[in-house]
Amino acid sequence: MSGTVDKKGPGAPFLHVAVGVIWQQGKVLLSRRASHQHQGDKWEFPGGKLEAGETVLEALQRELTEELAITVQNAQPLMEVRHRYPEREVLLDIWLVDAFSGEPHGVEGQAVQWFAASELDTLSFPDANQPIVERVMQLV
Ligand SMILES: Nc1nc2c([nH]c(=O)n2[C@@H]2O[C@H](COP(=O)(O)OP(=O)(O)OP(=O)(O)O)[C@@H](O)[C@H]2O)c(=O)[nH]1
Ligand SMILES: [Mg+2]
Repeated sequence: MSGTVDKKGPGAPFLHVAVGVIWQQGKVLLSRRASHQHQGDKWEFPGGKLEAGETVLEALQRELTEELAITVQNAQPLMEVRHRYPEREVLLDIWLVDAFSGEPHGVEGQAVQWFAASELDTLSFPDANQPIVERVMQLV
């Protein structure tokens, strides 16, 4: 499966998304989605859609470099979440990133912030993220 080419259902785009839970000493790094994006203004785990021919890990590495200017040094699969929004369906392929190089910042102008895992349930996330938030809060 890759990016935007797969379809599921009558005309509904099906997106395969590589997502990073960037984890350091009980804290997790989140980005804020831009207003104009799908699920705008909500906090997200950084990542993005697979491009044709990419593995999930390759997409994760590319997206975290593009969005945060970091290089992933170690990542392992954490969980997968499928969610159907009214306008699209997503398969979030979530990886725990526990080693990286570089100083993360919002390359695309987005807000980027470290949060304690215990604070995550006070933030507004895309609807698909509820199971991820629950899992990450148990990592501590
Ligand atoms: N990165 C990311 N995407 C998420 C999360 N939760 C969630 O529902 N999504 C959805 O996954 C889809 C793809 O993510 P994206 O918008 O980051 O993709 P991208 O970086 O390739 O963006 P672009 O289309 O602006 O190039 C969006 O529909 C987004 O709403 C999340 O925690 N992180
Ligand atoms: Mg993205």
